[in-house]
Amino acid sequence: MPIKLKGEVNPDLNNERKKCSFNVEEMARWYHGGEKKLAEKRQRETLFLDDPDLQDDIPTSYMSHKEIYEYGVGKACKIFTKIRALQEEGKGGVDNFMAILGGMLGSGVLKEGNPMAVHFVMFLPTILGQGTTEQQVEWLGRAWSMNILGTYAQTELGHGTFIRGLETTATYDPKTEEFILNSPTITSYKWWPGGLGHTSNYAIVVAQLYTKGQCHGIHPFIVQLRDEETWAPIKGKSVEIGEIGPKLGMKGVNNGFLGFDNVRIPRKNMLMKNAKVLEDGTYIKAPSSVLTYGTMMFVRVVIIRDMANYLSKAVTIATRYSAVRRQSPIDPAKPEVQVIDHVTQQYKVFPNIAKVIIFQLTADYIWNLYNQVTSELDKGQLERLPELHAISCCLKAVITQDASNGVEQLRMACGGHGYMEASNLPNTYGMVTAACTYEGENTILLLQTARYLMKSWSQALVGDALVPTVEYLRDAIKKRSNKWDPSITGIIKALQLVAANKIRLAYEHVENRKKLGYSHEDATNLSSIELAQSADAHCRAFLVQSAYEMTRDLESTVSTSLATVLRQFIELYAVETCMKYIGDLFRFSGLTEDGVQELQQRLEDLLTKIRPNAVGFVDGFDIPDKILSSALGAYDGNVYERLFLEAKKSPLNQDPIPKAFELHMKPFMRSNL
Ligand SMILES: CCCCCCCC/C=C\CCCCCCCCCCC/C=C/C(=O)SCCNC(=O)CCNC(=O)[C@H](O)C(C)(C)COP(=O)(O)OP(=O)(O)OC[C@H]1O[C@@H](n2cnc3c(N)ncnc32)[C@H](O)[C@@H]1OP(=O)(O)O
Ligand SMILES: Cc1cc2nc3c(=O)[nH]c(=O)nc-3n(C[C@H](O)[C@H](O)[C@H](O)COP(=O)(O)OP(=O)(O)OC[C@H]3O[C@@H](n4cnc5c(N)ncnc54)[C@H](O)[C@@H]3O)c2cc1C
Repeated sequence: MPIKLKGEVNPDLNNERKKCSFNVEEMARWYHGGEKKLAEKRQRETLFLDDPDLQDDIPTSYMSHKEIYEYGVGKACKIFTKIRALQEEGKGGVDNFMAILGGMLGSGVLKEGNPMAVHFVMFLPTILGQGTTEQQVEWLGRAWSMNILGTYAQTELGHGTFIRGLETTATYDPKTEEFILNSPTITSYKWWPGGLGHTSNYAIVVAQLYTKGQCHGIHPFIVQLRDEETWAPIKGKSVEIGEIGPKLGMKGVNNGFLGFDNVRIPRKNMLMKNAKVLEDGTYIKAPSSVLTYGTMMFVRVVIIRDMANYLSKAVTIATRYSAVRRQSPIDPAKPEVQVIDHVTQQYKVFPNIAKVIIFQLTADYIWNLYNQVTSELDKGQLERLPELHAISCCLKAVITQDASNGVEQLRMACGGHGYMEASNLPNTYGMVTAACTYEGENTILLLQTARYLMKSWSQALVGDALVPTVEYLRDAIKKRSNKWDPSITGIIKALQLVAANKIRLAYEHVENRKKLGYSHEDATNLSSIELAQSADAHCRAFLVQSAYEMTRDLESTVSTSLATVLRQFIELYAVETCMKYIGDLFRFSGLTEDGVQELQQRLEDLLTKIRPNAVGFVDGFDIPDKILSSALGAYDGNVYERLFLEAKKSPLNQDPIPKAFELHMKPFMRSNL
């Protein structure tokens, strides 16, 4: 019997949708920031997803490495042609770029990643954030129109985290008013930049600046890599360039390597908004050396929404599949149930739905804070930079880690079929787990936050004023333990108490070690497990608190039926966080065994309450099938038909007798007859 799509929605999914107690369209409006934004999102999606030129004729899974790249570049050019047209119509806002570059619309039209993404995510923002007005005039127009394509070349084969240890040099020659770029060792080769391999002809290169025989640390330079006409690497052998080879995911991103042999660039190519080199080689310091790190902060901030997007896709796939999949009766006398009725399945899936909401709210919070602080920086006010750095570092670390764990958990929640590329969960995992490493490896970022928390704790100890994100430390100094209060505000206080005590202990252990004669750095390294954990605890308390505060007036903005379900998810997030940190809550918050049993009961009650709304809720994320790209997660729930149709695409299925039979199996199988 030939397998065809039925054209009908799976009856189990139909029933789920009938059970939903709120209006899904209202949820979509709330989640996407209002009616106007939702309409724009849908128009944009139709424009890209219905374009015949942007359809996937062959699944990329069956393509070679080279084909994936060539196909990706072709698609990227088509995508940006459309973006250009939108801009010309005056419809080219930043939202278009956010959508097309990230894990929602972008991943729908280009699953293996976009080899031109770093051009927009880092090359352009670096020129904007670190170039002078003249440099912006010189570069931004051509870069914005994509007449040149750039990347961000910071990481080297030997150094990614410790960027003060980068080895690429840019030595100023006052005679010619040029910088000479060199890669003195194998470890100094740039390694990793997205699109560097074959897709960019310019790069922001981060290199150690030498002038008048002195090193002034790392600075950004615009360097041409390839001829604009021929695309040949410039000046024969002086630039060595290529791509680094296959990776776990992001297979189409064309990450590259790059080495310099006495490559000369004009003085004006050093980005000089902050630090400067004058014609005679005189170096003028930046108001703060960390301003060079600004692009990384920008990307850490935008990654948060990207993670919410990827997780929303994974959880939509797993929720719909869990409603369609029937396996094992609960009552042996009755038929097999939908797997979503097994409570352990609910526990795998629903907390991940909750995380999407929390991450989305956090993305709004951090984006607003980022914009406020950067507008202050433009006025020379640097006071709030450390707080933004501290909170964006831990949010990036915790949210990428949770999203990555979440996608993997959801893949497993789909059983064997989740392991198929046709589920789109393996590819999604490849994209998400990369974010745990890029833009600052997660442990390193937690330690950056911890560094700030140690300072904040010492300020709290002497009664100094504290910024809002660490204000809770003041109360914790006065009160080291609490009476357990199970309300949401009580949970927030308890999580803050856990964070404050972990910060206190880490601080005390660093100080004790110093008293034993260790240097500050050694004492910090010896205490670094506790330091990283204190940053994690701080972040988790922050996530619950900010979600609670950002939804304080929920009832006045949405219907009671929607507010009720949203509150259930926020409460589930808070309760699940408590269950994960139960040991810490016992240690520091006055939680008792009775309290734990109450939390367990509450968790189970919440799963039961959420159960009838789960499918409706993920429908409210409003993700088109073409973006989900999943046989398991399509809106109609025709899972088995889609899995079959995908399997039929395998090149091995195009011929009933494989070549390998004549070539290898037949001679082998008959050789011992
Ligand atoms: C016009 C354009 C419009 C287009 C619109 C585009 C919109 C696109 C939007 C969305 C798109 C969707 C999202 C897509 C996202 C996916 C894209 C994928 C691309 C990924 C590409 C990946 C790129 C990379 O990975 S680039 C390389 C990143 N590398 C790192 O992150 C390295 C990590 N290491 C470090 O950051 C540092 O070395 C360090 C911080 C760990 C240590 O530095 P060090 O100098 O040694 O510092 P330390 O001594 O510890 O501290 C010194 C003081 O500096 C403070 N500090 C450190 N960093 C910062 C900072 N960034 N900002 C502020 N302050 C900082 C630190 O706290 C210390 O302060 P203190 O007071 O002395 O304690
Ligand atoms: C998909 C992808 C895309 C990327 N794109 C770009 C790009 O466009 N441009 C670019 O410049 N770079 C890019 N990178 C590089 C990326 O930024 C680095 O890989 C990242 O910053 C981590 O650095 P590393 O690889 O040197 O890891 P390492 O620092 O070598 O980390 C290895 C281990 O050492 C630990 N470690 C290191 N230092 C410390 C410390 N001080 N304390 C405690 N533990 C420590 C880490 O926690 C980790 O466990 C990309 C990477 C990936 C995976």
